[in-house]
Amino acid sequence: MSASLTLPAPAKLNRMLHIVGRRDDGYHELQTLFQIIDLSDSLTLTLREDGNIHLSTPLDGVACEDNLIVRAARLLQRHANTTQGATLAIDKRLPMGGGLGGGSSNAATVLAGLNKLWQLGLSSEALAKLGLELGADVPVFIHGHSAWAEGVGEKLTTVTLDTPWFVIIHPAVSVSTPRVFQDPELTRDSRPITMARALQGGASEWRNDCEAVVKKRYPQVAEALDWLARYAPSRLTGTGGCLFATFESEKAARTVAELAGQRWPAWAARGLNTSPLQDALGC
Ligand SMILES: C[C@](O)(CO)[C@H](O)COP(=O)(O)OP(=O)(O)OC[C@H]1O[C@@H](n2ccc(N)nc2=O)[C@H](O)[C@@H]1O
Ligand SMILES: Nc1ncnc2c1ncn2[C@@H]1O[C@H](COP(=O)(O)OP(=O)(O)OP(=O)(O)O)[C@@H](O)[C@H]1O
Repeated sequence: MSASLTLPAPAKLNRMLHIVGRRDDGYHELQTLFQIIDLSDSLTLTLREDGNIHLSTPLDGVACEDNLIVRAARLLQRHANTTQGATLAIDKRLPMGGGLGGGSSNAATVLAGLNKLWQLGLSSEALAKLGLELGADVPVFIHGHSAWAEGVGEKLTTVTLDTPWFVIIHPAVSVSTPRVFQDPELTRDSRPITMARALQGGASEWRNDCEAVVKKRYPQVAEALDWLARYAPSRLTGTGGCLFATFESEKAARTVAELAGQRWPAWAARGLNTSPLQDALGC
């Protein structure tokens, strides 16, 4: 076993997202189609014998103890009751708080990577359950495949989706996930549908129930969405503020990403069905 692992932590898109209810604890019941894309942070995990968890690349605006990378490592260390430690380093490329799930993905990569480095032998189910304590999107990144999700996003069924090219824009505004979910104008009563129905309907029928409220509260998101929708069908991912448009060809996506890049941070990325994390871990 090598004493160091370098692993990707990819982003996700919510190809559709319906809010079908609200639980007693305030969390919302969702129905969503998750797709992982080939846009990733990169994490390097190095074994330490002294038991310390050390983040060598702090993120601007996030205290180390709050960083999901450190929290995931400590949670696993406690859960497995191990005396092994790790030095953690991240090359951060995904925008934070944009609905691309970067923080949850970082946590999932740390859980899966340290499970291997520390030779703990925990199952994916155990890691996903542990990860859910850190964020609603951690389980799908552990699962590592396109998925239909229910509950708060943790009840996952593997699906195979089309793998188009996307243009992703991050409007220059930070959208607060709790604020969106607390908004009095958010609709929470979409009729539950079956997975088969969601898949049959296809992209032309998909929508994100957070989009209307986010557009209203964050005019910068509305402006970027109107701009992007001139080129291709476009939607909000998660609670935003990132937006994505769907293209059949890489060339068209790269052309629009370059144009968008003159106004906002923007990327062209391909939809995947298997996570590069699973490929890297060889499972
Ligand atoms: C909306 C999604 O982006 C869909 O992928 C995610 O479910 C959000 O996941 P996340 O950012 O990891 O969210 P968390 O850190 O778990 O929750 C942030 C806050 O959002 C609200 N929240 C989140 C998820 C959910 N299903 N219902 C909620 O009401 C809760 O107030 C929670 O305190
Ligand atoms: N390693 C991390 N990477 C990104 N954000 C982190 C990290 N650790 C803590 N955070 C905090 O978590 C917040 C949400 O981060 P994240 O990038 O997961 O949001 P998101 O893309 O909106 O995710 P979601 O789609 O799950 O709502 C950030 O604003 C930041 O303060």
